[in-house]
Amino acid sequence: MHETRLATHLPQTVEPRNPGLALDLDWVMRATANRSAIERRAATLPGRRSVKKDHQAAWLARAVSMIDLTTLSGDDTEGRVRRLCAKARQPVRADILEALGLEGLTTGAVCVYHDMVAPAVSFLEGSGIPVAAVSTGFPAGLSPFHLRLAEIGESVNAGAQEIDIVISRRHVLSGNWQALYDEMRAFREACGDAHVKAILATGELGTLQNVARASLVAMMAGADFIKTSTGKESVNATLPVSLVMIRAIRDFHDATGVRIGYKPAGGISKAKDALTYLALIKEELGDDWLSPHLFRFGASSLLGDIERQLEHHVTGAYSAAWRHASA
Ligand SMILES: O=C[C@H](O)COP(=O)(O)O
Repeated sequence: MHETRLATHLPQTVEPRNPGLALDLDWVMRATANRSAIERRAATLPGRRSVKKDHQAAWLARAVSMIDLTTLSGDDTEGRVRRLCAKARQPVRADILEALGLEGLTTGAVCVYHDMVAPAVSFLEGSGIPVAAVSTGFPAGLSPFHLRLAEIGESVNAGAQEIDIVISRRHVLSGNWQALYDEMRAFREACGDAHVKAILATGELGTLQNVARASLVAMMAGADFIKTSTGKESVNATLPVSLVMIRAIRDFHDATGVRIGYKPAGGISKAKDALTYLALIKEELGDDWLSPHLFRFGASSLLGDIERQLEHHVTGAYSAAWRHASA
């Protein structure tokens, strides 16, 4: 077993927007995915990489900086969003951060539904933390198309700097890549200067080959990030799906020189799972992607477990999970 080292330098450049390119159907149809090979490789990932204890805190802190701290509930209130934003500003107890020399650490973004965008923007004022809005009839993406476009515009006007759109799964399931491309292109345009993350809802796409093809089409149409899931499907982020999407990102970069971000989302709640994802990114895409500009976790409860692990690192003891509630 060998150790996976984390580069200490955190790249600070903001990633340029993905301008997209014309739909290349030959390239899309060439994309395949060998399920058994992918599942074999994914099965070797957890636990294979050892992050040395001394380096673990640095990796976990990096993970915190890449969390889109999320609340997406029907009973969200301004009070809950205020607490979430306070947590995004100071994700880990001050004494723990001080002991680790990590003062100033924040999460990557706060992610909410449209109605909570304006409150989140005001609670985060001066922090530099962007607000991400889920959009386009999230999570099913089945509202009228003109309303999905209008929803993007409303969230951008309310101050969202990042828009997480959901694609129409039926375009993938029926192999209508042109329709998927046109939809994504229109969403991208409606976002204006806001960065756009394309949620593929991979748990509803049927095959890994569909995941590979949908990833490529979304990137060709100008997605700045591709994201696995809404968190509301019955299967959300998984390692096999991540491998397929990450390799599509690598292929896209090899062919175009454009770096697309990756956001696994849904069901990632343990620090050790976060470390597995980071090791996977480092191996498949390299250190450049270990930055909030190119990698995010979509997660509502991951931060609490990471904070517990960091506290253990500093004090040698675990406190109760309830002391680290994320929101
Ligand atoms: O995009 C983020 C997800 O909705 C969060 O999912 P989670 O609550 O399972 O962490």
